[in-house]
Amino acid sequence: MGALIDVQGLTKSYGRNRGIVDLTFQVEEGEIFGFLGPNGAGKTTTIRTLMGFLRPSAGRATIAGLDCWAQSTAVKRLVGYLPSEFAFDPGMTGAQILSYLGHLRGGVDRRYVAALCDRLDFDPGKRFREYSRGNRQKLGIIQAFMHRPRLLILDEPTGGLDPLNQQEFYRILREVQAEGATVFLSSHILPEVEHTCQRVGIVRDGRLVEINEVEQLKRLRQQTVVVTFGRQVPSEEFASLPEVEDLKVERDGRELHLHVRGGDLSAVIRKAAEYNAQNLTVQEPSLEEIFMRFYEPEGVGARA
Ligand SMILES: Nc1ncnc2c1ncn2[C@@H]1O[C@H](COP(=O)(O)OP(=O)(O)OP(=O)(O)O)[C@@H](O)[C@H]1O
Repeated sequence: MGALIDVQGLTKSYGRNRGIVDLTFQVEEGEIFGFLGPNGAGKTTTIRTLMGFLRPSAGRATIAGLDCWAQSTAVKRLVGYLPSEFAFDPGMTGAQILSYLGHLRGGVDRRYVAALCDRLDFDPGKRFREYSRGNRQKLGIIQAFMHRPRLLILDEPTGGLDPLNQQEFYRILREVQAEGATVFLSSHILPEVEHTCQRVGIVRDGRLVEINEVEQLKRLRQQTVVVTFGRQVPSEEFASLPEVEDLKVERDGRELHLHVRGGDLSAVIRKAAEYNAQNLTVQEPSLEEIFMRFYEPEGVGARA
């Protein structure tokens, strides 16, 4: 299948402020593509340019061969869009909003809308002003999916959702993909894109620093592990495990702090059990921490 989204040299500056610089990438029809970057990296700017809300300063983006700026009305018809903050008339109920947007889209399958509300545990009977952030996010997701669009463009879709709703949302994503939809999803959470996407573009400081299969991103994985013991342990046995880096010994040898590369903790856990560890905590690094380690400042090339 060919590219559904084609972005060539796309640049958007806000006066002197950098927005995005010279982005080039394609999204294939039928894939779930992750767009990963920390806050301020340029994800929302890219998405708003794809949606035709912003005019590129240079370069161009097309969706299904349509220019995202010059033909934005036709582009919008193809897309289900979740903005970074979904807002609506505060006096309207969820049901009224969904019905209104459904009409604008030429009518939608009411049973599908009801099923989405049910699955995300969303009560459409309240007024928009009464909804919490999580419920506003659910409403935003439902209106993006309800007309079964060919392409979904979702700006940080899981923000504000609790873990159960997140899992249900991931299931819905996989279902629409199985039915042939394409998804462009922005996120600042590495495990989330690993879990949901086939390919990922990584954006930092407005530039694309890497675009790769999700499998290839495993090398970016690094967890911080702290293990405590009732007595001193031979730290060199942990340091010599192939996944372990940067081991530090604390509390007279009764506590070890170490980094584990590649996401497989099994060897460390086995070794910790051998010495009757009392406690083991695992911390996922933030995306900024990962980026500090793997990419040069300004994102020039990967150190791998
Ligand atoms: N309207 C604007 N005027 C001036 N600068 C802006 C504007 N919108 C965004 N920027 C700047 O463009 C850069 C990219 O912002 P953008 O919102 O696209 O990032 P993001 O990756 O979506 O971040 P977040 O996850 O925080 O939403 C930032 O440096 C931001 O300050």
